[in-house]
Amino acid sequence: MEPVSFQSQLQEARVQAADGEYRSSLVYYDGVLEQLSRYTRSLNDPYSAGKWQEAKKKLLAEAELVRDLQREIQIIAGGVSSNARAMGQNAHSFSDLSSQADHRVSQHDDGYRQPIIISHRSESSDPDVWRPPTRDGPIRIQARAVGAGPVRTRSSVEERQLPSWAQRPAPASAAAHNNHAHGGAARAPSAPRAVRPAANGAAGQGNARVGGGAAAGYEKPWRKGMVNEGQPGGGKPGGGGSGPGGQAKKKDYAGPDADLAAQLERDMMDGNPNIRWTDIAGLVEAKRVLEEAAVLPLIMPEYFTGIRKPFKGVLLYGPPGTGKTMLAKAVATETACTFFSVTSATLGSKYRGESERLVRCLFDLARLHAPSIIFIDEVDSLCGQRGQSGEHEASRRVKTELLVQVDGCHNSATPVEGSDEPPKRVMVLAATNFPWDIDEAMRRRLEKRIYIPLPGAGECLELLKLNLKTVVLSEAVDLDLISKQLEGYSGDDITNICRDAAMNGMRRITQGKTPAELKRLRELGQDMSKEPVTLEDLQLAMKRINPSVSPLDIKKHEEWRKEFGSE
Ligand SMILES: Nc1ncnc2c1ncn2[C@@H]1O[C@H](COP(=O)(O)OP(=O)(O)OP(=O)(O)O)[C@@H](O)[C@H]1O
Repeated sequence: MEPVSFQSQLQEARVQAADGEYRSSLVYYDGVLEQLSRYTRSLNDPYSAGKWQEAKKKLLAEAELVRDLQREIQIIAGGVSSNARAMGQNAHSFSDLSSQADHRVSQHDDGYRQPIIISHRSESSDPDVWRPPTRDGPIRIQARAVGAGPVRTRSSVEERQLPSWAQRPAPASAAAHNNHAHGGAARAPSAPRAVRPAANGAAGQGNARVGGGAAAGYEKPWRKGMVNEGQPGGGKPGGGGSGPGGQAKKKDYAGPDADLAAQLERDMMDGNPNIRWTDIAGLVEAKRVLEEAAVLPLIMPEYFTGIRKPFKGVLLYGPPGTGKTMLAKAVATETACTFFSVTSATLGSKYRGESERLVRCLFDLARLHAPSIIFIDEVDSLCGQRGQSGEHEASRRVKTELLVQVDGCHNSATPVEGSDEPPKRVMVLAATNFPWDIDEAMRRRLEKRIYIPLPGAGECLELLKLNLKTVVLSEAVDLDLISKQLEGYSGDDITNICRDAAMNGMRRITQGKTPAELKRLRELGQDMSKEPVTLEDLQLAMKRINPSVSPLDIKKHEEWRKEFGSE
């Protein structure tokens, strides 16, 4: 690795810091420092190594300065936020206060505006001074789409603390933006609290699944009453579903991108994915780890504080078709969370040119509908290795935004001291078939990394039973025997085999018949669905469908698991 390869990242870190984008800046600094450490370790010449160590120390100090500024802003924001809450009782209407409001607008270079209105009734209102929180001054912060107002410039205190390269007038209010865009505490809940159908167990289009089945046996006592039970008449949160009391309330997005948010709600949000643990065959160990890493922190948040703080993110990796998406959906169902599903395809094609803004809007929405799960499928294609030649500037920015948002939602999930407001729990679950392609910075944030392997013999049997539970099997079919011949097949392959075998009965009956003859058969009451699935049907399907995963692929996964797995 050449030192020049991280020079551009360092430059970006400094530019971001100079613009007041401290969080983004720190992501770059962390990346540079990690690369620098590796580079220094690879040097055999002690003189060169020493020189690079010196450079690293200087950079560490630089990054620490930025971190201090970020911390300071968080503290100020936390104080402002609790003041805002304290003032909730004497809530003044927007129009009452607007005459005394500072309109501070944060603006990204992509035009994403986040106006933050800070209203105060006493003291002078110098827009250039970042007001410290006061216990008694009525302060109200509300994220609303309003026109641009005076821009906040960096305070002299911040200015003095910056290194020389960063001392230049900052553009729009970066600090205020940071607190908005990255889930900072300064963002008082402006949207009305709505009844979440899912959280109240009333969402769903009716849970028509046949319960139990082969995969049953993973029911936890504490789960009862938590799960979306799929009562009819429900709907998606935000889509006007009804709660237990029959109330239909919609959560209002109050950010700057209402149209985008509405589109995202439509395309990516699922109030009730309606997949239960019992719908997933086997994967007992993965379910256990997920329960500990993702389900329990949402159920008993008070326990998961301090050293037991929940993981920033969870990665499910393994060969294709092994049930990673199903597991993510099951976590959302079991915890009654709103489920957001993102892939690089949705980001890349539908919203071309808007991806960075979309990521921000998505996380805002997830906080609005908290508790939520953001599922990033094919995370490798969104967060591939950075700094690779040919990497597009736009995708680099999306990656950085994702990293910033993952950090941000982890912070906003931590209860604010002295606050009685529940934290906005947003959990990031990601999945990939190519874990080795994931950018290091993202890998570090996906602290729990769970391997989802191909099914073993016992799991193949469960999958067969699960898939064939609605068809008639001929007496000669020995599923136990068949499951032993399914080594190397993925869960998806086995589902395909069962589907193919289940169609064979119909093929037998319809073979060689004209449409008129088939119509006649129907009129005579021939029910093809009663035609039993035979041993031959299953064997024929196995001959037709080959395993979709190569042994080489499995080997690569196992090697990566040894090096980076964390279960
Ligand atoms: N353990 C399982 N239990 C039940 N069905 C399974 C299981 N594993 C896979 N399947 C079947 O395979 C299909 C695909 O599963 P899923 O989409 O969760 O896999 P995936 O690992 O996310 O795949 P990809 O990596 O290709 O996105 C499911 O719809 C289901 O029919």
